[in-house]
Amino acid sequence: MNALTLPDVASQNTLQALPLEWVGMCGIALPVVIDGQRLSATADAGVSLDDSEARGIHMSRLYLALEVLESQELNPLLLKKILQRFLDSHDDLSISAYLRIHTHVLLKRPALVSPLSGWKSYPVSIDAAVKNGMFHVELKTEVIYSSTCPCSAALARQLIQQKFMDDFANKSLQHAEVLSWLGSSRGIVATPHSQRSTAYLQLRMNTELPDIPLIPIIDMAESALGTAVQTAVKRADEQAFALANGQNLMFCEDAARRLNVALKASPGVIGFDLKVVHAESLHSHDAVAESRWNWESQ
Ligand SMILES: Nc1nc2c(ncn2[C@@H]2O[C@H](COP(=O)(O)OP(=O)(O)OP(=O)(O)O)[C@@H](O)[C@H]2O)c(=O)[nH]1
Repeated sequence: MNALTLPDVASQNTLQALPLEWVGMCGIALPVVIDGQRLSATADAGVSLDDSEARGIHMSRLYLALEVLESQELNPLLLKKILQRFLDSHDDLSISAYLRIHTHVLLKRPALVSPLSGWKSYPVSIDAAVKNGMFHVELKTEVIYSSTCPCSAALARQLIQQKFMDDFANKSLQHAEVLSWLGSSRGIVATPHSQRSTAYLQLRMNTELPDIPLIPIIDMAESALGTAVQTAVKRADEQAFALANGQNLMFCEDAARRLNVALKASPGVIGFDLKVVHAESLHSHDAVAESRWNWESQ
């Protein structure tokens, strides 16, 4: 049998000499390890094709460089090593390298009062690049919370005051009667509207950190908002949640400002672009606010 050499089209010259900004593969299925958990993920791996004459890059070399992700904790050093391997294996072709990893982290969350707990899933993307000789790592995640409109709350309180004036006009106040009135929908005639809301966080991370502090950042964002959505709830938990909402009345601007202050104080965060979306129940459109710090698009 003749031993044939396999044709290698990628190593040929192209007919249209032109460099390309990004060439690679999107949606590669693989496991990654974050905070000790092995998670199902997809990766987008690419390099720039700076040699304008070269027909193509070597996809398999990028693919194989991802193998370490299945056994080693995903941290800035590991990402840097993988990107360096992308570049080393495309020595004569590429000067920039890119790796995006998309996954979901599951965190067990306790109820506010009862001993119950349940799981919450947070979408996470980690975006690493070597561009112009600089190494960057960005973290994207989303936090879902409840926001009760402060204006609606004030308007509802005014209606309750008005009802109180009407019901108790020219009457001496009896403790038991007022208590019963306060506990009835006859007295508390109005309630404010609230909405399920989402904070989209895009953070530039310090690349010298030993780990990406994903869970501390999610915890910090939820604590700054004060009304993260719950998992398993009994009535006692729901009552505590009603109190948390009442104590954390929020326009979208308030939520964006709270997150801005908290993220600036978060170790490892060196810049961010955040957006909060309040899916209004007053309207069929959303209320949205954005805030940035040390941010310019790469
Ligand atoms: N560059 C490129 N390769 C593609 C594309 N679609 C599929 N491939 C295939 O990806 C496979 C892997 O390419 P290489 O990494 O260059 O494979 P190889 O030449 O066997 O590996 P090396 O010896 O390391 O270069 C080849 O069979 C390509 O045909 C594409 O759009 N662009």
